[in-house]
Amino acid sequence: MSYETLLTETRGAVAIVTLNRPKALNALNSTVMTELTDAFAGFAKDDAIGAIVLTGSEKAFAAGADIKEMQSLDFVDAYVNDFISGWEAIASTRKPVIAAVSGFALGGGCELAMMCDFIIASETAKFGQPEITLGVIPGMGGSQRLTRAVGKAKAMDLVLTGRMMDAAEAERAGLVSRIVAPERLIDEAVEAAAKIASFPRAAVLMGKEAVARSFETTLGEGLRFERRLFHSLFATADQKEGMAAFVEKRKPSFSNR
Ligand SMILES: CC(C)(O)CC(=O)SCCNC(=O)CCNC(=O)[C@H](O)C(C)(C)COP(=O)(O)OP(=O)(O)OC[C@H]1O[C@@H](n2cnc3c(N)ncnc32)[C@H](O)[C@@H]1OP(=O)(O)O
Repeated sequence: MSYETLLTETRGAVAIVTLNRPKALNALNSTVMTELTDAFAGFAKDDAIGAIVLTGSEKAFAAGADIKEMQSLDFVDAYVNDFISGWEAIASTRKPVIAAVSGFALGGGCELAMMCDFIIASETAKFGQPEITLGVIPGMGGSQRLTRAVGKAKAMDLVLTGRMMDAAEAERAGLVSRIVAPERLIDEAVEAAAKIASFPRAAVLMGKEAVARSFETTLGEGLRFERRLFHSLFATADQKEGMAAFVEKRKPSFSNR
């Protein structure tokens, strides 16, 4: 499949999706949204794919929603058409998605990275929610996901001042899972994705679903949800194989059943 604003490739069981609007620092317009959700839907359906890496360029993961596209929007159009709500499809992807972030991840770019399951950042990454400088606030989840990731104090700081934080600050704050040298970024993300894809598919999806649920429910409900998913995995052939392989001191051979 070929796209105007994306490049896609596969490496074994890993799909790599690269935002590709270099002249606009990968600003997220409606074409990017349509193409990205389409690409993700395709990889979600593809049994050969176990995990997805989403990345941008060395200079920018994405510098936010396309300001030139948004500039003339009025309230009625934004509200009636539920402007930018379509991006939530990315957050609903059931297969694991790793954001590999280099350079700017601002506004919608930071929000898109936070829709992924975790973020691997290059040393050059810069995160921020500068919407306030444009007279608006985050609209793709920044006020909610950023706050859950880094806590109220830093989220307020970033959303209200519009300042950027570098990769080291983002890692200290818990937004980023690891930092790597720029030239290692894609390989590191693909290696992590390949490892995830090598594990039993049902357990991987349930692990993702269980962690994601912790953001939406009470501790009690979350613990019960986790336990039920855990119980259900004892109905899988891969649980039998994984535990037998451990006891027999050999490598497991998973069948995704
Ligand atoms: C989703 C919501 C609801 O949360 C809202 C948003 O996301 S609002 C957007 C938030 N993002 C920003 O405010 C960042 C805007 N960009 C910048 O501040 C700067 O471009 C920069 C600091 C990221 C990089 O600066 P610099 O290296 O000096 O490059 P520029 O010359 O500024 O940019 C190059 C080129 O890209 C265009 N560009 C950059 N960002 C956007 C954007 N968000 N939308 C549209 N176009 C963007 C910029 O206009 C330049 O293109 P030309 O004008 O030269 O054609």
